[in-house]
Amino acid sequence: MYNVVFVLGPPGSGKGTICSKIQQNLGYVHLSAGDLLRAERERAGSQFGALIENHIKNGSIVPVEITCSLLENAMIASKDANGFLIDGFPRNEDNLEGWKKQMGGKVNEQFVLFLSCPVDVCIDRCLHRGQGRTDDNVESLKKRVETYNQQTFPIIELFEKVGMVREVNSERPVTEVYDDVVKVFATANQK
Ligand SMILES: Nc1ncnc2c1ncn2[C@@H]1O[C@H](COP(=O)(O)OP(=O)(O)OP(=O)(O)O)[C@@H](O)[C@H]1O
Ligand SMILES: Nc1ccn([C@H]2C[C@H](O)[C@@H](COP(=O)(O)O)O2)c(=O)n1
Ligand SMILES: [Mg+2]
Repeated sequence: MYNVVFVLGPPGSGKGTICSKIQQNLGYVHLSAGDLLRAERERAGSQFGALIENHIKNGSIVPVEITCSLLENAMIASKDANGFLIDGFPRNEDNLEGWKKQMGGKVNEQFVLFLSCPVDVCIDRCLHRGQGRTDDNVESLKKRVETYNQQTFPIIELFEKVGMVREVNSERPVTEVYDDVVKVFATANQK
């Protein structure tokens, strides 16, 4: 049984940044769905490269069969980990249904870490990120934010209805955000 924490929030809210610090200090393995998809896009011989790039540039969501298989393979590769941070997933209903179908009975979903941050702050962060991403531009960001508002936030609301969401305001310095995230994990792992 894999222990799983979903990490969700708008593009640029700091999911990757915070997950990296959690991985360093709290023994969870960070799996970024976006990073896994970008790696698959670049993989020699991948049949999904062009499809993934099209979705990334358009800020739309790749079919869950691709993303969920990448996630499960990564979890199998780190099967002795204490837990996994599933960063940027589930991002829509297709993701959620596909996860339930593929991972049902295999995972213990501890909670959803929701990093909340105003969209204008998030967009500015992405435009200054400097990682050479093909989707860190105004056109792609507009589409990514629309996807987040219309498809991903409703998923966060579904989790909220069953008491699984732990919201942390990420419009603060990283150290302050992380201090609160540590408290969330401490409380969750006391149970
Ligand atoms: N609390 C913060 N204060 C200021 N800058 C931050 C903060 N958290 C992250 N950043 C910076 O904002 C940018 C986006 O952060 P990060 O890549 O972690 O976001 P993300 O939620 O993973 O975005 P995406 O969904 O696009 O992958 C990075 O340049 C990062 O260094
Ligand atoms: N569950 C997911 C996660 C990501 N993607 C695609 C579409 C996103 O805009 C892009 C980048 O993700 P990020 O690194 O910003 O978390 O990757 C997806 O299709 N499905
Ligand atoms: Mg990220």
